[in-house]
Parts: sequence; C-alpha cells; structure tokens
Amino acid sequence: MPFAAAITAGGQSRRFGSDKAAARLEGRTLLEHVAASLAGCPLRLLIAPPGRYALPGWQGVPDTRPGEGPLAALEAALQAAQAEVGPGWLAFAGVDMPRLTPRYWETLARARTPDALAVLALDAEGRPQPLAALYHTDLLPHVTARLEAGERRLRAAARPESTVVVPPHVLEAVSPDALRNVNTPADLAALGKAEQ
Ligand SMILES: Nc1nc2c(ncn2[C@@H]2O[C@H](COP(=O)(O)OP(=O)(O)OP(=O)(O)O)[C@@H](O)[C@H]2O)c(=O)[nH]1
Repeated sequence: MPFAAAITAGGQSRRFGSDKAAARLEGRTLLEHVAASLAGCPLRLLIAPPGRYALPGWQGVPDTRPGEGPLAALEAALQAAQAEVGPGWLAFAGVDMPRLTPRYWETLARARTPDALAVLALDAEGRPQPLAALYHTDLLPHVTARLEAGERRLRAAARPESTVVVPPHVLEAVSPDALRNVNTPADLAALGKAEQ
C-alpha cells in the first residue's frame, strides 16, 4: 500500500472499562487486528504514550498534545509522516476497529482524486467515518488551525471541498464489517458472535 499508516492508541477506554487496545478477539488483541490490516504500509506509526504498547514493526510516536483526543493525535501523525517520508497520504485508524482489512484500505486508496486531501467511508446510515480514513499531509495546517481554535472533534479534520467519500455499497462488497467498532464489552461480544 503506497501510504503511511498511523494507529491512534492514546485513549482512556472509559466505556470499555479496561484498555480496549489490549482486549482479545480470536486470539489477537484489537490493536494487533488493526495493525494487521495496515502491515503492508511502508511507514507504520503508533500514536500512544511512550512505553504503553510494544507492537513489532511499528514506530512509537508520542502525542504532541497528550490527552487531547484523536484530532490532536492526527496532527501528531501527519507531522511524523511528513518528517519521515515527506508529503503524501496517511491511513489513520483507531485501535477499536478489528474488522478493518487491507482491501478496505485499498478501496479508500482507489477513491482518491487529484484534488482530494481526505477519503472517508460512509457507514450504512450514510455518515462519514473519520477514524478509519485517509488524510493527506497537506491537511496539516488546517488541522493545527482547528486545534488552536479549540476544536477537538476528529470529523473537523476533513474539509468538505477536498473530501472524497466511499459509499456503503462499495464497502459492502469488499469488507462488509470494516466499520464495526468496539466501545463497550458488549460491542466486543457482539463482534465475536457475528463470526460464528
Ligand atoms: N493518541 C491518542 N489517541 C486517542 C486519544 N483519545 C482517544 N484516542 C484514540 O482514538 C480512538 C477512538 O477513541 P474513543 O473510543 O472515542 O475514546 P477512548 O478514550 O479510547 O474511549 P472512551 O473513554 O470510552 O471514550 C481510539 O483508538 C483511542 O485510543 C488521545 O488523546 N491520543
């Protein structure tokens, strides 16, 4: 896959009750599931507090604004990707989407257009999903400006005029459960059941 990858893993897992990145599904942690979907990326960044996780092949990057949420983590990831490999695309994922697959990311990559700076999938209800999306490093000044203005919602990262969306029926064909996410123990149990 011709883009850098970042997993943001600095959350509190309050709803889950313990660190959801370390929760297990089918013999692997949720973090390992997400990492597997992005193993083909040449640069792999883990945005997390230093020492919290060991993920072979992934470079730890501390938050530049610790505890400020995933929009701040995206800023740290774009900065690190730009410093390491220059301008280009970054796949940005949370720890809690264990059904992401290489085909999901390839589908987003194929949807890129020359003017796009973000590619987001739409869920079944048509809502854009900012936590398993592609962002270009050229969005960095915009992301920083929004953070400086007090914004903390990740969905503020993508600007409508330079965002491409992938419709649900396209994902349904390649990676139908990709957007399932785990916020609570019940979410994790439901995912396990869906496979049986
Ligand atoms: N690096 C980093 N990642 C974060 C931060 N806050 C949330 N995340 C990550 O963003 C993704 C989505 O997080 P949420 O589920 O919304 O938040 P959470 O704090 O993990 O969980 P809750 O406490 O239940 O809201 C997960 O991968 C989190 O690890 C942060 O401040 N820094």
